[in-house]
Amino acid sequence: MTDTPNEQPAQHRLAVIGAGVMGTNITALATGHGLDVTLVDVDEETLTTARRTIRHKLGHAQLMNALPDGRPRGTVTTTTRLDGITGATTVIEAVVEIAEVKRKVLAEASALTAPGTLLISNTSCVPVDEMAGWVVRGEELVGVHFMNPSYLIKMVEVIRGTATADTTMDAVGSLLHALGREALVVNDAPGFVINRLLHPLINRAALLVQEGVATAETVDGLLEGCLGHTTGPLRTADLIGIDNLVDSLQVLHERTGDPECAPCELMLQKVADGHHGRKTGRGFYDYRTATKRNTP
Ligand SMILES: NC(=O)c1ccc[n+]([C@@H]2O[C@H](COP(=O)([O-])OP(=O)(O)OC[C@H]3O[C@@H](n4cnc5c(N)ncnc54)[C@H](O)[C@@H]3O)[C@@H](O)[C@H]2O)c1
Repeated sequence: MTDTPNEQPAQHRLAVIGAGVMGTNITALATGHGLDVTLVDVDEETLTTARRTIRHKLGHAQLMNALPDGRPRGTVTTTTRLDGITGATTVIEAVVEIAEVKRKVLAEASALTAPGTLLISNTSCVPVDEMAGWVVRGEELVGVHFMNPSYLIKMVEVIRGTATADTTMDAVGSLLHALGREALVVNDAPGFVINRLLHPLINRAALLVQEGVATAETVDGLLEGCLGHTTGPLRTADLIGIDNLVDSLQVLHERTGDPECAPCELMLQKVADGHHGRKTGRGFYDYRTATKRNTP
């Protein structure tokens, strides 16, 4: 992967598919760095909420001094039509972590875009080689695991598939440079590095709560106080979204057979109850009465 130091943001036009937790994070990061973004979702109401969320995240990024000085912000265009992506130089897929949904979206997105369009998946766990079989040009596909919040965490995990071309690695390097991100590149595997480690940890932390060994506060307090974890695994789960975690664990479990990746009953119950974490106001913690303190 090579950097292009004098890269101008205007050279990149982004399309982001999926306007949930990560679509809004990535859009805030990109527009905050001067890139224009077309944001696509199947649901108009989600897009209305997303526009508000992106403004809020940009305000938070500004407050945290996480945006480049003096660079005009990019624009955000929202649409429910997937063909809104056609003018983009890079398409970032950030839809739900369900392989069948990703398969359809990636196949359609790759058919709609011209050769030379960088195709990125922000998947948590689906192997890049598996996704390469779904698209028209597997050599232009790469995994970029943006962290949450994307505008605060500089490091990203880049996943190079077997088919990913050198030119694709150069293009993703140029984009990440324009976004002010740093990257570490890993080889392909289910969950890559971060989520092969993090997701079973969160699952095990939830299991300890399920078994009554400790409360969520105590588990997080021990991981923070003794091991230097910044937020604790269960606050992290609430930030990620427990629904997304359960889907991601299932993807991992199906592809690795690792019993540590089978989502525990407590996580499944929280999803069934609609307690998905911060995005629904309740998960392992209750955010409904502490909106300000718990933002973003
Ligand atoms: N949440 C995190 O902290 C986090 C971090 C890194 C990576 N990821 C990954 O990023 C991706 C998105 O996760 P998320 O947490 O934003 O999920 P989310 O559930 O918050 O949002 C997903 C969005 O995709 C939309 N969507 C579903 N089908 C669609 C389609 N066919 N076309 C367009 N939009 C569609 C949904 O309406 C929803 O708005 C997943 O692959 C996830 O594993 C999540």
